[in-house]
Amino acid sequence: MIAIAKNYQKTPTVEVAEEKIGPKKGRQIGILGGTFNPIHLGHLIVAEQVLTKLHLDEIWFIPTNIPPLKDQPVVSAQDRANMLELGTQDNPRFQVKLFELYRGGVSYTVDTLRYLRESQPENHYYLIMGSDQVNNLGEWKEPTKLAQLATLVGVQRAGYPQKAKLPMIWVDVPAIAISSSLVRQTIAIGGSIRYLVPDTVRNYIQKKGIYHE
Ligand SMILES: Nc1ncnc2c1ncn2[C@@H]1O[C@H](COP(=O)(O)OP(=O)(O)OP(=O)(O)O)[C@@H](O)[C@H]1O
Ligand SMILES: O=C(O)c1ccc[n+]([C@@H]2O[C@H](COP(=O)([O-])O)[C@@H](O)[C@H]2O)c1
Repeated sequence: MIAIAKNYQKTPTVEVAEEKIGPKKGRQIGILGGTFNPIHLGHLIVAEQVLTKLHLDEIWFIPTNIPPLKDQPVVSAQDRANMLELGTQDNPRFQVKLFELYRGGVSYTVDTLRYLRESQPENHYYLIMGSDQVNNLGEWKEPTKLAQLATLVGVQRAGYPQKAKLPMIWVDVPAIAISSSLVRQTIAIGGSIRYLVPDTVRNYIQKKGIYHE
């Protein structure tokens, strides 16, 4: 199981120089942040489609510690990280990164991007968001800064028509109306989550008895 160790270096206070996203040098890294409560097939389909259509090197799945605009999950960060690891482990281009869990506190994306730009400046970052998040960007911390630190990538999410106010790339992804809420609600009423989440994740949920009310 994945260990949540404290090897995170504190977010540097040095401001990353504002610059336009220039020639794409170095490794091309897609960032998919989320509460992943739990990871589901929608996340994996989005990640694979963006990886391949934008010719990226890797997708980094970054679970939030405290989500900025959602209630804190009842399930532990350790369980969410374990399920993320189990759900992504068969794809060598998918990596789970625990920066936000190590940092603690509220997981603002701009802080994570600043940290990545400072600690691994050789990479170019693509911040991936479903259209539900894109439409809500006005509520985020320093939304315009995000577009200076990364290329923003939107994917259509069923039920959320695109209303982007910042420059971004849109990647076509088959609309999959799976959400973590749907998975949790299905478990709570004793329904089947087979094919909504990877089998490894389904087995973990069953073994640990999580999400059952
Ligand atoms: N089915 C989906 N299609 C497209 N994007 C998705 C889908 N599910 C999640 N995402 C995107 O993945 C990111 C992380 O999502 P998150 O972990 O919050 O899952 P969620 O399914 O939205 O959770 P919840 O139902 O608990 O709100 C967000 O940018 C979200 O828009
Ligand atoms: O930085 C912000 O202000 C901010 C506000 C809302 C959401 N986010 C990020 O968006 C991602 C999805 O969030 P959530 O809460 O829908 O799981 C996750 O990485 C959050 O940290 C970030």
